[in-house]
Amino acid sequence: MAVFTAVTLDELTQWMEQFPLGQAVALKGIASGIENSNFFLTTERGEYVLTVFENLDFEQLPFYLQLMRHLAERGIPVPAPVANAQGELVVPLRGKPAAIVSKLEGSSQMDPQPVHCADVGTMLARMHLAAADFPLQQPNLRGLDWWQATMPQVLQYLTPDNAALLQSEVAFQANFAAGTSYAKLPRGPVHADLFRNNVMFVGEKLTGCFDFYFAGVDTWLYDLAVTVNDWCIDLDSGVLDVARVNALLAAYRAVRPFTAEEELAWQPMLRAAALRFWLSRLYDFYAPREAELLTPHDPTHFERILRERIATPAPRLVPQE
Ligand SMILES: Nc1ncnc2c1ncn2[C@@H]1O[C@H](COP(=O)(O)OP(=O)(O)OP(=O)(O)O)[C@@H](O)[C@H]1O
Ligand SMILES: N[C@@H](CCO)C(=O)O
Repeated sequence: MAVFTAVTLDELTQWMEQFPLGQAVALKGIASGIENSNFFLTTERGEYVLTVFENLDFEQLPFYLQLMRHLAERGIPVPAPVANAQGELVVPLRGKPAAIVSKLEGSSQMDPQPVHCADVGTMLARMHLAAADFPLQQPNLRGLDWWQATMPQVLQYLTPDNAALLQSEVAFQANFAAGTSYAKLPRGPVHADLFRNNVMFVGEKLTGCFDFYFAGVDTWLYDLAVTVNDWCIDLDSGVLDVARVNALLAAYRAVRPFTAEEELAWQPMLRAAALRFWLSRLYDFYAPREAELLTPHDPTHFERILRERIATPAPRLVPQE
């Protein structure tokens, strides 16, 4: 996990008075997640999640929380942020920004089948369309600029072979992103971290997705590639499972058909999505922050996925007639 900031129920008593949620009656640190301190918060009104943001500042947070509110208002199943008496969604707690959101029902489906992947594809496409008129702007802060700035900080820890892979892939992606068809890819606010552990199911029914704290404006195709690289793979090898890929893509394109440029960009985009998480995991692994409990994610998982996406063509976005 990570509870980087310890918060007690006593401390919350006064703080909670600004929210229309009654008294806090229970608080439990959540032992998963690597970015923020999360707590299940029970109040007289119901079940919520309290998040204390460790790495994000007050300037970035309105984008995430307003986006969640925007999506929730349009029927996308995401946690609804709770405003305080002043209408603020982000409020300081222990000197750090904090927010309360509604708790989703269900649990993560860590062994997804095509039926789950189809639900994820439908939700992702609906989310892209629903976010298209979201008025706030923030780039994907884990995009190409971040890759280029972060790579030099981890190269020294890598084997020569991996250092060469990282350098050549960042160069490949810079070239891809500079191309004319890339510029034509549809874009908008995207989740950018829609992994298995960020979606809830009750049985086969998807009940919602959360963790919007890497959201930003990027191509819709990038978001899809991030999602496929987690939901549709064999976790040991990183190899794509064709039945799950096809289920997710068919459900997505039934809501939002793909453009010709997206079809061409699919293979390089799967590599971009693998690179993003290889690099962030390398960074978290070699430059960890202090935490009461912290389990860094394994970087080699995404190194394998990147090598696999370079070596093996993925199923096409739209099957050939
Ligand atoms: N709105 C919610 N409803 C129900 N459970 C939630 C909600 N938000 C968070 N959780 C629970 O808290 C855990 C950690 O949340 P989250 O993934 O947002 O943390 P994080 O630190 O940003 O993690 P990471 O970025 O590593 O995925 C989740 O795995 C989930 O169990
Ligand atoms: N989903 C990310 C963690 C940050 O949310 C990973 O698996 O590396």
